[in-house]
Amino acid sequence: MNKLLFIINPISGAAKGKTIGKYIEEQLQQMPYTYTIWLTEHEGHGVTLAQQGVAQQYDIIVAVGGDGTVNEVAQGILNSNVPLGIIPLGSGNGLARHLKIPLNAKDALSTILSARSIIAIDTATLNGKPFFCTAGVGFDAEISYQFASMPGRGILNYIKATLSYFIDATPQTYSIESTNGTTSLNAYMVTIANAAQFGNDVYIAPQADIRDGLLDLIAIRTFSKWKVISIFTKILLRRINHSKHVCCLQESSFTINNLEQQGSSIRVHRDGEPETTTLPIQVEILPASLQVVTGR
Ligand SMILES: Nc1ncnc2c1ncn2[C@@H]1O[C@H](COP(=O)(O)OP(=O)(O)OP(=O)(O)O)[C@@H](O)[C@H]1O
Repeated sequence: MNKLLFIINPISGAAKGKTIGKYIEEQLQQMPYTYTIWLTEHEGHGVTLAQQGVAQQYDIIVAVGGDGTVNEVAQGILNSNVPLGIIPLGSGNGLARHLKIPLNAKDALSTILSARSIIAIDTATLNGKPFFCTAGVGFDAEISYQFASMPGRGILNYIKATLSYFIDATPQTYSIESTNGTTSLNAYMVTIANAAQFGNDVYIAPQADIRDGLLDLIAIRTFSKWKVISIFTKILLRRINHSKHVCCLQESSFTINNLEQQGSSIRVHRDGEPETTTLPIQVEILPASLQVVTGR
């Protein structure tokens, strides 16, 4: 495990990505590792850089950035058997938090260098495109759109985007199909979780296990808006799965339709990054398809 590739997103973590390369170099100079640092130059670049890293037979490929960067680098190494390392720099860091990877760069780097715990985790796809932490339609997808259109990044912008969109949020009717039958419901959002949280310890699927070969679907049904504080408190206390306003399902795949927008395109997010896709939304688990260096 001595040939390391670091793929850094220089704009991640409110531009912490601009200085982290120098720090990694300082730490590794005196150590017996061969390392390379590549910077992403645009959206999607992390995927191609990681694929090049696999072809060049690096022992560990490290994503240095937020969940968007982790998503791209993980896509590039999916099914390759090259382990993914994570140095979390984002504002949410959902996958790193789920895998107990230290949130500070020094300890995250030590975890990677020791490579004591490398595990195979499940990954998932939404209409064929990979995600690793969460994906969703409805409220969480709209927040990812609002956030992406704001100048700058960071947790404060997430809070602003959430508060400003909450006023206008309306529930939609969805049908959710799985091998267990079809459920129809009126919901503010339908989230599909591979890991338990969105990031920032916001636990949308506290029961989700990233190694169980199953996806957890959480639909937040219609509720009076004055109950929002109680719903949000349950999310923070990791008890949202016990709310009567929530429908929780566990399956290896789901087909989700928005019955108010059938046949058209719809906004979704994958790991917090917004995109449009076509209905129906097909989500599937890919069991044990990514090796990751964890902090456990
Ligand atoms: N050089 C670059 N210039 C502009 N965008 C980039 C560049 N490199 C990568 N990106 C894009 O930046 C986006 C955000 O990255 P990422 O999620 O890692 O950081 P973050 O926004 O700080 O973290 P979080 O999502 O936790 O807030 C990703 O969609 C990625 O494709």
